[in-house]
Amino acid sequence: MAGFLKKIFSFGKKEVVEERIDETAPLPPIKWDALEALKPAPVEEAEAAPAIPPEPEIQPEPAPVEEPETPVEEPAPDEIPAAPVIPESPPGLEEIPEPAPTQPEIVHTAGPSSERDAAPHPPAGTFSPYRDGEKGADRPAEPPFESGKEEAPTLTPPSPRPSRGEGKGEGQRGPAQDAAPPAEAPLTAPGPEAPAAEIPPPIRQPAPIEAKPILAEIAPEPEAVPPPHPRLDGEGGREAAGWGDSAGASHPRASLGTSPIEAEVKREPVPQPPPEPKPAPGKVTVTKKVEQRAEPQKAPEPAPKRSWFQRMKEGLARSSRELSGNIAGVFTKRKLDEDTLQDLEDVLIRADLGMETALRITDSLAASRYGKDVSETEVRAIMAAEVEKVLTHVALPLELDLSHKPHVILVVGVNGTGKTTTIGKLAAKLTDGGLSVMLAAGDTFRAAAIEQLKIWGERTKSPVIASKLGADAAGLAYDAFEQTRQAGSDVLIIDTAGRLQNKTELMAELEKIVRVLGKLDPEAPHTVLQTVDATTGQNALNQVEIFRNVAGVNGLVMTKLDGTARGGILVAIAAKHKLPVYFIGVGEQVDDLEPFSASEFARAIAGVA
Ligand SMILES: Nc1nc2c(ncn2[C@@H]2O[C@H](COP(=O)(O)OP(=O)(O)OP(=O)(O)O)[C@@H](O)[C@H]2O)c(=O)[nH]1
Repeated sequence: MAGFLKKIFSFGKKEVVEERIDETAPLPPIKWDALEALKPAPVEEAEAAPAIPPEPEIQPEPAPVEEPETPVEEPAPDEIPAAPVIPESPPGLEEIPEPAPTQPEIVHTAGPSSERDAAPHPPAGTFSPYRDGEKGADRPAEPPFESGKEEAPTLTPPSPRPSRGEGKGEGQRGPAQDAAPPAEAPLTAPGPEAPAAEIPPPIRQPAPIEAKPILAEIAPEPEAVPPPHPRLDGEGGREAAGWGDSAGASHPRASLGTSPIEAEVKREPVPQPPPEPKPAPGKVTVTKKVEQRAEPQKAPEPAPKRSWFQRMKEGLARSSRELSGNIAGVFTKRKLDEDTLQDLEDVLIRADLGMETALRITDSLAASRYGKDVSETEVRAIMAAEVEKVLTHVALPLELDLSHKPHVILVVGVNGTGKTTTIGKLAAKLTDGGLSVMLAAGDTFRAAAIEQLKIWGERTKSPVIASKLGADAAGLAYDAFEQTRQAGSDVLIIDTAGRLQNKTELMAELEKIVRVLGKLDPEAPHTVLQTVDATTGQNALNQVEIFRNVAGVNGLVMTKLDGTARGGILVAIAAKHKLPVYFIGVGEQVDDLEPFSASEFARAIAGVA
């Protein structure tokens, strides 16, 4: 008789082997021992397969996977959409309802996984691939408590193994793909380990046990916390060892519960470093605020404080040196002739003195020294004399007509030219002189300007009238005038917004302020001061012209003459507009406002001792 065919299927290789058996041959005695031996065989394979092989393969993967994960922590949210993918796995897992309890844990792990990645344990790395596959679930894990529990059961048993065996290829895939594997895992994974995977459907029962170890794996990852290394390592080892640590399964949970927290704690400490820098900026800010308040406390500073003339001289030193140097260059080994006079005229114009003053100087020099040798010193002396002549007419003291109650002083000028600071300095002078002063914060565009004026009000004990940010400046001026009049104060000083002369709207508002004040007193504002930054060049000339036309400027304050001033422009402004220059600002302190002196300014700018 022909024998029967014995077919052996190999799922892994997808091959079918056929053998023909001779039926005529005598049947050998049944060896029950051999049969029993055969039974366990598959079981052992199944057990062996998951335990050892996966680990070595997984370890290499985790490393690369973790690296990308850490930087991608943020993208996690993006992966969240992967969550929907997870549902796919559940279907396959739905068969095993018991694992449900483990699911929530998985979710937890998912959440912390990202953190763990940062924690980076080489051993934990084995779990990282896991995370990759669970990334999608991990993200949702934070909201874990929601769907995580249900998904977990399905994911736990299959996903772990397949993830390891297949993780290599899929571990780095997107979350969506990661989620997919679980469902396919049972099918594809078997490829290499086919016999073991399929045979043990009953063996899968132990799978739940494996699921526990999976949790353990997850748990350790979060515990990536440096201190608990031993636990992590230990747990990781257990997992690899076969997950027989059913007891460990409980531990992992505990670890899961704690690990995420620890991970969070780690993150918190990381941001702690910022607090350290806090002191730095804090100090800086404080010092700035304290500068003005504390400086007066610093007794030593006032003593060494240079005279205002010295500060102005130093402020003009740069211009003076340049001017002297250029003058010296013109007259080196040369007699005064037309060429030298022309060169000198160019030098003076470049120093912002203006054409008119330059010609005055060259004419004066030519009248007395033409055709003769001229020294630089002689030129500077003549220049000082001529500059003084120009400035003498504008160096006038500020006079307040107190028959007006109050005498209204409107302060205008381009942004940052020193309006508010000058108001504070002036208020100090007036209050020191026994006059009662009120201040109006007419710069309603900047909150800082209002606060700055309030500070000056406190220093000078001058009430400050302010309104809400953005309020109508003209309305504020009107109210301030009335309140000051009712209070019987002597002087009202109104601050205004820094406005660029080319901004017609702002200039219109300035005109409105003047108009409104005139309703209460036709002669108000009685004094319109414009602050001019001495470091400004020729543009200052235009500023004066525009503000004079719009607001009726009738007096100037040249500020910042203690800095790198280009004092020459003051001479040009005086020569052109012939407006009184009441004060000069030589610093940021309350007493750094000096009456303008033509002779001292002229000597300083000419470099004459
Ligand atoms: N060195 C020096 N600095 C000054 C002087 N006057 C004002 N400042 C500084 O210049 C800066 C601007 O001064 P402010 O008074 O705010 O000028 P402002 O015109 O009111 O500015 P806005 O409110 O922006 O229109 C501040 O830092 C002042 O301390 C001065 O005479 N010398």
